[in-house]
Amino acid sequence: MPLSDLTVSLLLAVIPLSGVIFALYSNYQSWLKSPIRGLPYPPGPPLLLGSANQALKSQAWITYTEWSKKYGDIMYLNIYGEHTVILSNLDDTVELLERRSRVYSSRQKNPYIKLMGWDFNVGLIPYGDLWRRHRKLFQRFFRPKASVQYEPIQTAKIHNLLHDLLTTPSNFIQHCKKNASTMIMAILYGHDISDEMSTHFASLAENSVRELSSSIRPGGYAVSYIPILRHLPAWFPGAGFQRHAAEVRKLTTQMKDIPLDYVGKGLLHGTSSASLVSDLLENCYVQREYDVIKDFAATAFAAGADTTVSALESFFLAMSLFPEIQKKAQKEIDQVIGVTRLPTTADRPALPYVEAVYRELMRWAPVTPLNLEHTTTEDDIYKGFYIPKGTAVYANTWALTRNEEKYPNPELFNPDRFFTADGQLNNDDTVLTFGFGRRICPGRHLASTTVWLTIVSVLATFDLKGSKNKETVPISVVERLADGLIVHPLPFECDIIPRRGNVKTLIREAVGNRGSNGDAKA
Ligand code: HEM
Repeated sequence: MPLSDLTVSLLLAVIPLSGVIFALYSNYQSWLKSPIRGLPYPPGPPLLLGSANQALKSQAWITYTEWSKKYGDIMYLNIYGEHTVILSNLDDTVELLERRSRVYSSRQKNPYIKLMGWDFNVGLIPYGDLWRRHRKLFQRFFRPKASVQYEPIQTAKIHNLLHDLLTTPSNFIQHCKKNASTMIMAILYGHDISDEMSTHFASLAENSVRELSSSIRPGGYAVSYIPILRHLPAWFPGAGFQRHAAEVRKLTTQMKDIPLDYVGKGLLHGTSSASLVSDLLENCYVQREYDVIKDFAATAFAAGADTTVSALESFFLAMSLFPEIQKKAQKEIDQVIGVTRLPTTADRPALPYVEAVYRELMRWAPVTPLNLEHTTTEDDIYKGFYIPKGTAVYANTWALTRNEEKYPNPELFNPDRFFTADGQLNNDDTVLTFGFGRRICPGRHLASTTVWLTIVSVLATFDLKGSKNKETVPISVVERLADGLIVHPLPFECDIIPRRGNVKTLIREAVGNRGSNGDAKA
């Protein structure tokens, strides 16, 4: 018998509401049992769904930054019954996420992540043995010493980027995407993965990551907070999330399977090139290990490609908005490197201003402005506030990078803020957008080299100019960023012009003299 509209409406209202009431009741019960229940939660907007909803609209990190001015640097929100704390000050963030990392390093058990097939990703696995096993692989392959071995691949892919910029400059966003995806694919799966396959894989990952991002943000889908909803059948009114999850699951499965099957077949036929994954597969004899390798590689791609693209896009935006900074960096590059060769990673220590441009880029347009949440695994007391076990703690990287005392006039792209009065690089070299504590990004050394080498290589060879009509007055970067877990600049124009007559020759020689894995051709 079909359900009447009224029954359906009542069910739709009652099921989530009872879930919220149950969550609030459980919170209350655990608070009653807690020995520290006399203590207050940190201050925050009143406990009501409306306040959460308001914050969770587009660019929540900006709302949170505004609210922190009213409620303080440690702010409490209750979102669908989930304890949430937003940190807006670096000292508190370091104290909680780093010094107390034993307690502040888990992730929420979000049933929707599993429904979407994303539970393989180390970045989303709660603290424990499984997370440790996966994380160890990242430490092994992406610690500083290990990351150095990928420099030839990074250099070769950046030379390809320069070549693409030379050939079709107006497609620079596409070229950034291709650069990041082909680079990480070559590192993971080998240089015989074609650009077409990398691009196909990148678009699978991009779509899947986008869906993931919009689903796991605070206040995303109700099922993330009310686990019982995951049992609703897809046909049930209001259970559209089941269909959405099934679609995302298809993407994540392909993203994991396609490249690994390709490398596996290559190994069987003896056609596979050396790569991180092929090395691992050669010593893999049981299905469980095979699955771990698959998860590891897909995670590295998903975590490493789009984040890098975001930083590269913001670099083009910053340079087109701040031409005088560009000129200053180019002057340093020309003085140190000259004009007869392309830069290399060995030049990094000799180029302090370019280093400051890199730091400022990561500050000015943080790739992940709200970081990922760190869930507490025990009750804690901080500055007289009660932070219960199970709280989702977010470092608001946007607020940290907008600290006016540390970074006066924070919307200005000003690398000079990273120099001491006597002209030396200062010690503010922690890139906040790589996260904190035990969960800090394990790919940060690789990413730092990619972004730095791209900056210096592009500035050595091209002038980047904002469109004359539209970009004359730099407006705040806030208005130039889209929403998301990983933010990208909104579309903008940038003219890319070779700086000198010999640039074409330099780039063509560099691309012609190397294989795509970075090896010099015989
Ligand atoms: C500009 C580039 C990148 C940025 C801005 C970035 C940023 C981040 C952030 C903010 C986190 C969460 C940290 C936290 O919870 O406190 C993270 C985690 C992670 N990143 Fe990156 N990332 C970048 C590149 C990469 C690359 C190239 C890889 C892989 C080679 C990678 C692999 C990971 C992994 C596996 C995690 C999860 C760590 C865990 O939960 O234990 N990332 N990244």
